[in-house]
Amino acid sequence: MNGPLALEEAQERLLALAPPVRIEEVSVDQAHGRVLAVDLRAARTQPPADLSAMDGYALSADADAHSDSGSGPWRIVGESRAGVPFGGALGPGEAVRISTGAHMPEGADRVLLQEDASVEEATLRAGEIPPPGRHVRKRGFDFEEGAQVLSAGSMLGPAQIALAIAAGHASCMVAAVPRIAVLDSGDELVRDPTRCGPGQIPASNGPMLAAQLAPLGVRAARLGPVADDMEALARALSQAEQADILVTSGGASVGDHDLLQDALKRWGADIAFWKVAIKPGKPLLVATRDRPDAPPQVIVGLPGNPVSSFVTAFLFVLPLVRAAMGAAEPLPHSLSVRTREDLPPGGKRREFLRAVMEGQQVRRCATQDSSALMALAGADCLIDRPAGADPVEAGEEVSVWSLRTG
Ligand SMILES: Nc1nc2c(c(=O)[nH]1)N[C@H]1C(S)=C(S)[C@@H](COP(=O)(O)OP(=O)(O)OC[C@H]3O[C@@H](n4cnc5c(N)ncnc54)[C@H](O)[C@@H]3O)O[C@H]1N2
Ligand code: MOO
Repeated sequence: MNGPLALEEAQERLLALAPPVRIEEVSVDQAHGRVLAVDLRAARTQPPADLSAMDGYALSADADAHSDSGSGPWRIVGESRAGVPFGGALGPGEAVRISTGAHMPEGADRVLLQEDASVEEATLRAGEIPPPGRHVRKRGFDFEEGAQVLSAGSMLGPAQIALAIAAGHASCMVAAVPRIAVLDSGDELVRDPTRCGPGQIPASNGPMLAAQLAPLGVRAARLGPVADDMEALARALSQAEQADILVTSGGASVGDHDLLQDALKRWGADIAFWKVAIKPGKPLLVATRDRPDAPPQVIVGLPGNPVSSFVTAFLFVLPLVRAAMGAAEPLPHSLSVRTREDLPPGGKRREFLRAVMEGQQVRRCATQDSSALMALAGADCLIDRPAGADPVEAGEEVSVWSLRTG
């Protein structure tokens, strides 16, 4: 038997198995969290004309020549409002009242802030004359029609949605969200948390995993909890036929009742690898299953301990789903952050400590047991402690993975 894989190798091998991207058209305002499947080019120019960036007065381009001792006067000949441009052109010594976002009138090349202006009837004066171009947003400075504004593989967050809409698109081509089934197993598990008999516990992993997937737009089919029983597992697996990705939780270890691997093999799955040198999460299992008229299913078997399930979903399942959605960068990013306290040397496995950001520093949670949900729920990041790492003193930097972004 080969030893556990290193995290990066396991992630690379899993991502290489990602189901192929399917493309669909969605309305941009429904595309939050989706990944763009093709480059997006601007269908319009933004801004569509030279616009004022401030409320004030648009001055004629001859403002310098025209002014006597730097103060005007200019004759106010009209108004340009956002959406209602001034109809004419400015002649020498003329100005128009202008609001933020309004078209610069023809013949105007700068804006005098209203705070710097003095107005008497229709006559405008200023202490200082603004230089040409001041407070003017040039036509097309953000993007020109035809320019590529977003590239394939970009995740569409709020800013990208605003950009796509501003670029004149009502719909866009994105990767379809993969179909995902979540199956948790264990004789002790009950679905209704208010009805636990002796020896039973609520099946919390299924809802937890579904919630981890939800921000990616995934509505996971819940197939558990299922008893540690070959027939029950076979029945549940038969309901996962349509899933592009099957996520299981529990039964991945070596106990007498850990039947998952055998059940998967009987279902027709080929085990790609089992065990990764991380804590929590060592018994992670990855398999594939061929289907006659569809791409192979990818199966990720997560360890049943709730924290192990959570951390391995973060490190493996979410990246796999992002890869299946065509994301250019499916893996999570780490940051360097100073630790608030001393940390002991790294152990045999690379460890992901549940931790909390306190200001600019990070503090690990007191309980690191892989079943401890209180610590997990209080954590907002994971400290990455490499195997065999040197001890770290308070104030030194450690690598941290934020859980806020999923
Ligand atoms: N002799 C060994 N024992 C164990 C090893 C090992 O290498 N040798 N590995 C340990 C590690 S590490 C982990 S992690 C666990 C993983 O085991 P399983 O994937 O087989 O998980 P289960 O035994 O089914 O459950 C473990 C634990 O988690 C609870 N659980 C399971 N599913 C759920 C759920 N859906 N909701 C809430 N809680 C759940 C379950 O009741 C158990 O307490 O194995 C170690 N053992
Ligand atoms: O790997 Mo287990 O997940 O350490 O508890």
